[in-house]
Amino acid sequence: MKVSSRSSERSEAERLVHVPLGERAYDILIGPGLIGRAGGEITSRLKGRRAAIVTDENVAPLYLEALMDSLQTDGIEAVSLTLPAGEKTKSLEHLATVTDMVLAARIERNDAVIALGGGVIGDLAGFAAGIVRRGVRFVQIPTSLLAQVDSSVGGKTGINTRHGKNLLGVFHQPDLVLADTAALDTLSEREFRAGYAEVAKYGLIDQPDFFAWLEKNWKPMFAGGPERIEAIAIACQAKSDVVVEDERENGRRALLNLGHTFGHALEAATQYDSARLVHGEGVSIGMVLAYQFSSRLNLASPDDAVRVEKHLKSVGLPTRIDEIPGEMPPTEKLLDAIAQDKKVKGGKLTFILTRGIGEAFVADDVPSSEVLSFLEGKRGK
Ligand SMILES: O=C(O)C(=O)C[C@@H](O)[C@H](O)[C@H](O)COP(=O)(O)O
Repeated sequence: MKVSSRSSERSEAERLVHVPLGERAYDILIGPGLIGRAGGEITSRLKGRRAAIVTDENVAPLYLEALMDSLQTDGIEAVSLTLPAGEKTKSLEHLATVTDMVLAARIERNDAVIALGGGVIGDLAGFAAGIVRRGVRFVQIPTSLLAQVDSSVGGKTGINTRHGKNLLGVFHQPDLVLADTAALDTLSEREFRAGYAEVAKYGLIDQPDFFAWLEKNWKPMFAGGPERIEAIAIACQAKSDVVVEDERENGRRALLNLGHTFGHALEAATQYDSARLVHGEGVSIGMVLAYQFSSRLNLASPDDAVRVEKHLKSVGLPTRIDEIPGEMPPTEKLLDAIAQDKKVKGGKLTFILTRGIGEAFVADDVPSSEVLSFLEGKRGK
């Protein structure tokens, strides 16, 4: 399967996906070795010559020096901040630390905040970039699969609060995304798999051929064959297409939330303890629940739910709530978390449901009593 013609090849291995958002348009470069070339890619697009890098304790020892060297070679003066790894870092406290560091470094509007890390670092640093001086330039250098195919693209930034996931944030598009696929070689299997849930999501939303391709090609993709860059480029193009149509999630963009309504509630229920559940795992369980719920509502065939679960299971992802280690709160509490979802309108629940593989749609006004009894059934009560 070839990525759409809008993604032109820069070299044999590298791909470019352009996100045509008018004055907020940007490029996503996908390929090995981009961290070492970051300085040149940034100076050819951004005017500022100062940068504040935000990274985490897992990523810094692996890639920070190479990034700093590249920036220095191209005349960018950079400082860096290394934060603890994990979802708990997406907090108000860490946001204050990042904004303080960015201001102390005198980052101006034309300078850049650079996120070097996974989705947590990208969401947090992007939020800081969106609010410091009412918006400074932002470069995403995603090092996890999840961040390369999803969170680094589209401009959603944010942090979690005790009320739920991503409840504080702004839309702030990056000016450039450098997805260095060589960085994926140092990811743990668990993190790679978790990112894969977001790859499969695009097939389930509206690209049934892509889902079928993944069912056939996931093994070479996991092993680092050319299928890996292919899949990342397809995912980025799919996301770009949706974001360009509906940047601020007034309609179609909500489809990108397939699996997230349940998934975010499960993450909140584990208090964002990544030893128990990471985001992509919550999305995997959430997507299976979305298909099962659609089938219960007679919208989709039960065979589709079985097919989705079979595939996610075969790559090693969790697909059921009872696979989450430790005690989970009562179902009513999960429903409370769902009621805090950003897609709630006038207190009514919105879910991404489906009529089949690649046939997701936005369902407004889903009765909470239906969700409650469905979830209770899933938990064997
Ligand atoms: O970009 C989007 O739009 C998405 O919904 C992508 C999601 O996969 C991503 O996890 C996003 O951050 C969730 O957004 P939220 O609005 O539900 O917090």
